[in-house]
Amino acid sequence: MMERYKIPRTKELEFGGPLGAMILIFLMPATVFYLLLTCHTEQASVLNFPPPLPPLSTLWSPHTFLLLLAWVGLQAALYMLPMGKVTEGIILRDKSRLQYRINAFHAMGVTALVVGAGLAAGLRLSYIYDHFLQLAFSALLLAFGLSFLLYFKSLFAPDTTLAPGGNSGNPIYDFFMGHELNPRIGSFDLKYFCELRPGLLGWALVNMAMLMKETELRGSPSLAMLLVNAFQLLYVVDALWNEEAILTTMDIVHDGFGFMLVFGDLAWVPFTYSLQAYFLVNHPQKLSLSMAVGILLLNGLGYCIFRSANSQKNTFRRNPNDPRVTGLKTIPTATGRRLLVSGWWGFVRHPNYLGDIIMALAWSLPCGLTHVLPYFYVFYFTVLLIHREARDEHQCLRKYGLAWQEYCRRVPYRIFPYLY
Ligand SMILES: NC(=O)C1=CN([C@@H]2O[C@H](COP(=O)(O)OP(=O)(O)OC[C@H]3O[C@@H](n4cnc5c(N)ncnc54)[C@H](OP(=O)(O)O)[C@@H]3O)[C@@H](O)[C@H]2O)C=CC1
Ligand SMILES: CC(C)CCC[C@@H](C)[C@H]1CC=C2C3=C(CC[C@@]21C)[C@@]1(C)CC[C@H](O)C[C@@H]1CC3
Repeated sequence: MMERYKIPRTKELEFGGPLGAMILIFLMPATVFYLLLTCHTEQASVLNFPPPLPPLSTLWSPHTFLLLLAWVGLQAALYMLPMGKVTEGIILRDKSRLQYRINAFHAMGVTALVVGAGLAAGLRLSYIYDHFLQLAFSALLLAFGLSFLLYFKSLFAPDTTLAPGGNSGNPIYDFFMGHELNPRIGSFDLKYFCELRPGLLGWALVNMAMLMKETELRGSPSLAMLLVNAFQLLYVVDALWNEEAILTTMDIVHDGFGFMLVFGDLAWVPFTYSLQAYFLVNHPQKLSLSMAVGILLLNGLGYCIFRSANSQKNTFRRNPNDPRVTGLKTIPTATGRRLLVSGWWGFVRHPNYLGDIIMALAWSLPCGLTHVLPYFYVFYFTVLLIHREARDEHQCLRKYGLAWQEYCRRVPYRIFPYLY
């Protein structure tokens, strides 16, 4: 009976297979340190390669490592608190459904109170700026440690609980992609927890620390720093408010919890997504009011597209008869589900990615046009989303077959209208 539910071997390997995975395991941490070290130099020039390297011994600090553990521990404790509703994830291969507690928004509120109380008691958030490299190194160690534990745990997991994308049989590939789909300790879901909480909230906290540092250095925060903080905080709050939507993403449904997501969640997001704010501390930018208004409008445009496209699809998936989506045209598929072919999803095949990329640009523009470094996020993110779009198309073609081909015929552009 269980044989029927066994996860088949992963045949189509992504990221260049085991060799690509091996390269990425080194390249991802190296990129974080390259960006942070370059950003700390006076020129912040991407051509200054390699940037001055600090002795390895200065990167390790037991104090910052304990602080990082305390941060993750606080988020874990908040995740376990019985606040917020409990919901079910998608139907798994063995027809079961896992339960998830939806309380990330509550966790954010409590975290804000804790940080606020700390500030009132004289806590210097700029400590994060002063120990940024050590914190990034601690996050790297934590990510490696957790990934090894997860891989070890997955070796004892039942065959039915493995990840469709990380069951190749090659240890390096499976370590990178994640061998187990939803690793849990009791009801504590490690992937779901890491995807939104320590990293995303950590990113907002790092940004705030950069703002505090700038205030300490120059007496008040700059307009550019305020914009970067406000835009990215909106993005984090939005993700936490819409926590339930994460349950249908390919990260939760398809990918295992391995080095890629562990490192992505715990180190990549908080330490590279905050690069613009880190850059602004040492490289202040003058922003005219008209420029600021233009950037504000650009971020508003990106956010409107991102949010309304995501909401349109989520509403339609939850209830196709919801009056907000009943006027939209659809294509039937053999699975019984329909595909939207008008509204945002008739404009391009991934309108939410388009909005996200527009926002990415608005987050970098406050850093001026003199440096390439703060635009790293725009380049990386465009590549990430183009790759992600291709992965999603591949899975949709498998899921919906001819109906997906018809959708692609009727909506020919993937992300950028008339371009791509
Ligand atoms: N900041 C960051 O680092 C990142 C941000 N993101 C953002 O997260 C959000 C979620 O992205 P992601 O998880 O990649 O995927 P999407 O939210 O784009 O979901 C893709 C799925 O939507 C469904 N779908 C596709 N086309 C249609 C259609 N025409 N009608 C109805 N349903 C359709 C399909 O699933 P099904 O049919 O099974 O419902 C498909 O698999 C996005 O806004 C993205 O920009 C993502 C990655 C990184
Ligand atoms: C650099 C690596 C090769 C890949 C790392 C990928 C991760 C950083 C991202 C994979 C999917 C993500 C999502 C988000 C954050 C980044 C990661 C973890 C969101 C939570 C961001 C907020 C959005 O509203 C939802 C996103 C879901 C996917």
